[in-house]
Amino acid sequence: MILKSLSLLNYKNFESINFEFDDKINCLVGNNGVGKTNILDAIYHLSFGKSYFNPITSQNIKHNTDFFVIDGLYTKEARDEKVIVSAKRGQKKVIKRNAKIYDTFSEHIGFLPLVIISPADRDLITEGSDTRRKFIDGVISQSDQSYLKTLLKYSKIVSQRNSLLKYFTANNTFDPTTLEVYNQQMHEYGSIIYEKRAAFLETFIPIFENRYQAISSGKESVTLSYQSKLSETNLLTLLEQSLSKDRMLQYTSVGVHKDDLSFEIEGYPIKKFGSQGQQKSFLIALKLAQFDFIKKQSKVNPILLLDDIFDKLDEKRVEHIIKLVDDQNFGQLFISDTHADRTESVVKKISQSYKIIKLKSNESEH
Ligand SMILES: Nc1ncnc2c1ncn2[C@@H]1O[C@H](COP(=O)(O)OP(=O)(O)OP(=O)(O)O)[C@@H](O)[C@H]1O
Repeated sequence: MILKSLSLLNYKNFESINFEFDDKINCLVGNNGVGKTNILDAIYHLSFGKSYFNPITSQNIKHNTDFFVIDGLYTKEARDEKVIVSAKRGQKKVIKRNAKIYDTFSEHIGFLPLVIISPADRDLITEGSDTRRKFIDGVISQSDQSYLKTLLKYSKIVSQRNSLLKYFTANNTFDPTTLEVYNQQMHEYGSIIYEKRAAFLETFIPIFENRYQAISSGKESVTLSYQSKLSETNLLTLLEQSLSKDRMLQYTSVGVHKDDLSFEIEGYPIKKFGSQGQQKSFLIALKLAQFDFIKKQSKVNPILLLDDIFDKLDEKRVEHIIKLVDDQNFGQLFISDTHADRTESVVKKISQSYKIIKLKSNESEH
């Protein structure tokens, strides 16, 4: 799958701009703030219907304008595919594929497989469990549409159950029958989500460990493991056990919306005990494993976006990653960097075609 061209209208700092891309490597170079990351984000938007960096749609529209349009032309399995994402202030975002509007975004997820490696990934280590759940859910969703639908149904039930708990307190009342209906539904969807996450991680963890060993030259051992209360007790029992706590808190304190991943190095949490370099390698391994997994499931080479990669890694490690394009392993690669020379010297070393796209600060106004 190849992104042939991209047009942006009023997307973040770009007023109107068009790009033609190389089938293999594209290097977006220019000074800080010229919009390199914004271009990667626009490509991300075409795959996921949302920004990787800023989930608030209106903030992705260029200041003082009313709408944005991201228009991408792909070839996938020898067919042209035109995907357009557009948003108008105050209106629902629209995703079109070959002029047909999607009824639900979830139908589109997974159609244009993509993996992004960005400095923002550090949130996976430093932030709360929701960041890690989003990561697992994102990877599974790219190859399993029913998973995303189950997840949406589950979240809806949890928020309805939370509203009910609040209602009980506000009205000094309690109705076990209605609560039981929600418990049953949470149990039904939650169990499916738990099983799918557990099955996914069973495949994913060895891929991740291999990737880490390759990046760090096998120096230390790292582990990734799934933390879920559902591994010991079923959700219905957990909900019953936590009833008085939930009534007091007025929200649902158990379920797959509390699952987490634990990241360890030599048996200790990487957040506290990993060096910066080890944390960076851990994140890269995680993303490359995501790449391997999606490729295996979808049978196409995902697009790989490397945002500000030199900020994350030394030149040797960047070379290690970029060389992977040579293995026929990778499809199309987009790299952003402030230094054209540094990027070119790395991509020159491999035998694939490449294009250097130089961005200037006034480019966005064209
Ligand atoms: N909604 C918006 N409207 C106008 N400009 C925006 C909007 N959102 C972001 N920007 C601008 O986009 C620019 C940042 O672009 P981007 O992050 O892509 O830069 P970059 O080239 O990747 O920079 P760096 O090398 O520092 O990472 C900033 O100048 C910011 O003000």
